[in-house]
Amino acid sequence: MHEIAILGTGYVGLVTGACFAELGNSVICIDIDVERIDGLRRGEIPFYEPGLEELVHRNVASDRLFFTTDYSEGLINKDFIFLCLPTPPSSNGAADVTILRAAVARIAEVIQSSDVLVVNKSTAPVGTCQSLQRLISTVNPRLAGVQVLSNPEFLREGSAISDFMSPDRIVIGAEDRYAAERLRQVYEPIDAPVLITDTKSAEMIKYASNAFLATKISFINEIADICEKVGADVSVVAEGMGLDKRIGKAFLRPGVGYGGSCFPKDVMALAHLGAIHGADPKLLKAVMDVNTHQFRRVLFKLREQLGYIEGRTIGVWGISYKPNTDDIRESPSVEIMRLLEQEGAEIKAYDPVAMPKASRRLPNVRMCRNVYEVAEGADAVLLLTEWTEFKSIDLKRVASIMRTPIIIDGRNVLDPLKAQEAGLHYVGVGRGKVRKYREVESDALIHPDGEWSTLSGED
Ligand SMILES: NC(=O)c1ccc[n+]([C@@H]2O[C@H](COP(=O)([O-])OP(=O)(O)OC[C@H]3O[C@@H](n4cnc5c(N)ncnc54)[C@H](O)[C@@H]3O)[C@@H](O)[C@H]2O)c1
Ligand SMILES: O=c1ccn([C@@H]2O[C@H](COP(=O)(O)OP(=O)(O)O[C@H]3O[C@H](CO)[C@@H](O)[C@H](O)[C@H]3O)[C@@H](O)[C@H]2O)c(=O)[nH]1
Repeated sequence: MHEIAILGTGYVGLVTGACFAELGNSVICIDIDVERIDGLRRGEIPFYEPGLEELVHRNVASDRLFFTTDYSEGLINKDFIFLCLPTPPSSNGAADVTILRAAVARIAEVIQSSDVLVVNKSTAPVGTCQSLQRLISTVNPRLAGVQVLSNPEFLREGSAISDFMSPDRIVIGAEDRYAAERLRQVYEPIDAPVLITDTKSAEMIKYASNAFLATKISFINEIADICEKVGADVSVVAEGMGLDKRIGKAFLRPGVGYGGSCFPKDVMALAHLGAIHGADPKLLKAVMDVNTHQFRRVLFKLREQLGYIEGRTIGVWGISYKPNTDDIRESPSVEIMRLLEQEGAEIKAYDPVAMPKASRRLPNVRMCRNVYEVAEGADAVLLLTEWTEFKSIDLKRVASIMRTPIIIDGRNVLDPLKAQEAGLHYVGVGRGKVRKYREVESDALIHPDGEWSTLSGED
């Protein structure tokens, strides 16, 4: 059992705290947001993350998980202090480490012993751990021996608990082998490969991993664009590529672009980091350009269908940047709604969990109770987040209540054939125009799940 303090009770901090408590440690989570901590003490979870509420309640009830706003109370006699703090983008694209530095300076004022390990889980520029270590000894020279380690977090929102408990790998960056070993012991109950390296390499692993995943997404989005132009079906193309083990099928889902609080800011921060050190990160710039273009592509498609957007009623299904979260930070759906507003569209939207957050950010968008209320009287509906419940929408009902039955499926969730049969004019991503479907005799063209490939038919 370890004594652990966690700074920050956001997606990373609260999940990390609850999971470490579940593994048998005594954990105190510290946040400067008084309302958030008061809420957590009452058992209220500040954001939607499947399974987190039960996990927090169980560990609070077992006296393993505590919450405070008081650094002095929270940091006393701890073995580990995990930093799970925001590193937002600055105006020039760099990751802003002001919050991290302020928190670490405060730690240096409060802690008494050099035995504690400070572990950074926030995504921060290469060199941050070393710089934080220098900061501690500047603020309090008696603490010159305190080690700051890098332990990047790879969890995804929506599956954060299982990602934390069963990660693909655990990365520990340390300048001191003994410190690295001590941190490894905290992760002992978790069955995953552990990579121990220096702090700079660990920090780089996090950026390089996110940038690579973002690159895969922009790559398949560009391929989808070309597929549309030449009449190929990107879903089948991605499947065919993914069967090659060297490529892998993950992160080859085309869509309306990547979003969230990580990929956009981390790719930008890595590009900035490279540029200030004299590198020329052309590929990263292209990855960002392709992504921004994805938002505009939705409007091109809409304009192609409707002629013009001004004064049209546009429905939106899905607001969060991905399913199973209420996070709308850098959500493509929000960006697309902003572009639609600029063009003078009337927007109606529905999301299973993100509407309370979204209505504050998008006061002119009419939030609806369900997908059908969105579709009623709409000139077109855009599907922008692949929530599971959208797969079972009654498409006939949708077609019957829309003013013009146009669906732009930005995530390829719907079956184009069924949509067409229901009377909808369907436009997907990289699926070409759905005109007619060819019956295919060859087994080779049947999907592994037994469904026919949705081939773009020839005229
Ligand atoms: N969200 C993810 O899925 C994810 C995954 C891996 C890594 N990361 C990285 O982890 C870091 C945290 O991300 P997040 O999404 O959890 O952030 P978040 O915005 O959800 O939460 C941050 C929390 O820190 C608190 N905070 C701010 N200043 C503080 C201070 N001085 N002391 C104590 N608490 C303070 C805020 O009130 C907030 O509750 C970022 O660097 C992010 O890039 C995020
Ligand atoms: O094939 C794909 C996969 C994802 N996305 C989009 O990419 C974004 C990010 O998705 P995902 O990676 O599932 O969610 P995050 O919670 O943002 O997680 C990423 O960012 C975290 C923060 O750094 C890391 O910890 C995770 O490993 C990394 O996957 C979302 O908008 C998705 O819609 C696609 O468009 N196509």
